[in-house]
Amino acid sequence: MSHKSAKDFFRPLAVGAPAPLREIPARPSRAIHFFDPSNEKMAAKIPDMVGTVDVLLGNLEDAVKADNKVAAREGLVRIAQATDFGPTQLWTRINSLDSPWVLDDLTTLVPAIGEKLDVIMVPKVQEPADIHYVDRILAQLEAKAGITKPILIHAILETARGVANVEEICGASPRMQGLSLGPADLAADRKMKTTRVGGGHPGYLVREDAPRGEDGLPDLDAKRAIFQQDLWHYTIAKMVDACATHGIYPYYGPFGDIKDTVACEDQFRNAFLLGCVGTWSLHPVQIKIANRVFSPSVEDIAHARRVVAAMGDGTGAVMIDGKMEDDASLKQCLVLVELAEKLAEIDPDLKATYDAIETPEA
Ligand SMILES: CC(C)(COP(=O)(O)OP(=O)(O)OC[C@H]1O[C@@H](n2cnc3c(N)ncnc32)[C@H](O)[C@@H]1OP(=O)(O)O)[C@@H](O)C(=O)NCCC(=O)NCCSC(=O)C[C@](C)(O)C(=O)O
Ligand SMILES: [Mg+2]
Repeated sequence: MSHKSAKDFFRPLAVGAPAPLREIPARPSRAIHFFDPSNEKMAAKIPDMVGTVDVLLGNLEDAVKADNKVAAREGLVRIAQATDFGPTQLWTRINSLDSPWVLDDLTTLVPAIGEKLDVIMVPKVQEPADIHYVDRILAQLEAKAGITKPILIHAILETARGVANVEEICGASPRMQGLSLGPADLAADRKMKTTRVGGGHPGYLVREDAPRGEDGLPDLDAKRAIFQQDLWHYTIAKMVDACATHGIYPYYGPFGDIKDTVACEDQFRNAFLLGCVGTWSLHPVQIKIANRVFSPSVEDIAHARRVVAAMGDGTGAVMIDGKMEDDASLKQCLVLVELAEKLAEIDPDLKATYDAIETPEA
């Protein structure tokens, strides 16, 4: 198998296309809010949502009826052309590469709104060749349309093969911005026996040991605690490692039980703690949850700043509240402090909250 040389990796794939980025900017993207541009009620709400959510995503793939595919594509063009997105990013999810719609999605969107589109989400990515295909065609379309900044690619992991190839997918192009989990298609492809869109399952659990009777046998009638487990832990952890290795960003994905805002928050927080930078919002109610969960808490920032102040040049070990802090815990604290600074730049309420935290002298 032949590979590109390192220097060729950052050359445009078409004459006249913008130069690929060497670093993927760490733009806040706590919630990627999905809307169906063919749904007039939903579409009408989008201009007013600018500034309330980090990413607005016009969805063209699943959840858009086959009869509405063209209307969704054209609706997205209209909304994008008519809206000033300010600090809010505009993304789209195109149809899958084996669908009859994807070519028209790309050849319509790039010339019409390519300058406004930050990221194109590609569903059902199986292998690096899928990314290479989109990479080349984007370069050709960008060159033809005179687009000045490269449109980035985000892959959804929603097949077993995609998960198996995750590292190669992340490294397939300098356009790769990140990955999201697609738990519904992934569950189907893996033949998991679930019927949900993300989240846990009451049957996937660990049960406390049974007390033993005098005969030494388990008491099966005893009440025992059960702990529901996270079906997505393995995949998220694998995504996080692949993304961190390649300098791109991992995201959770959809949580379909819209009314269960508590379980949604838990699932999002698990992903945040494991290293994800954001998640999807399918309904306006999920934006607030995502913004809260994917912004470091006041307690975390207060603690992190204390550690930064106590650690001086960043080496050695100190005790704070009975716990050892050293070079490595300092680095964790800096992850939180730097994230808070990035978010404060675009979120004035959050900036006020973080500014109000008393910070010890360095
Ligand atoms: C769940 C649904 C059907 C409930 O829709 P609803 O109308 O029943 O909800 P509602 O609570 O009655 O809505 C209240 C108001 O909010 C509006 N609204 C509602 N949602 C939105 C929205 N997203 N953006 C903007 N506005 C929205 C809605 O139009 C309504 O407006 P109104 O007050 O004027 O009547 C609806 O929210 C929806 O269609 N959301 C998007 C679903 C979607 O994009 N699914 C695809 C992503 S998940 C996926 O593909 C899987 C994956 C990764 O591929 C894999 O795991 O394999
Ligand atoms: Mg899917």
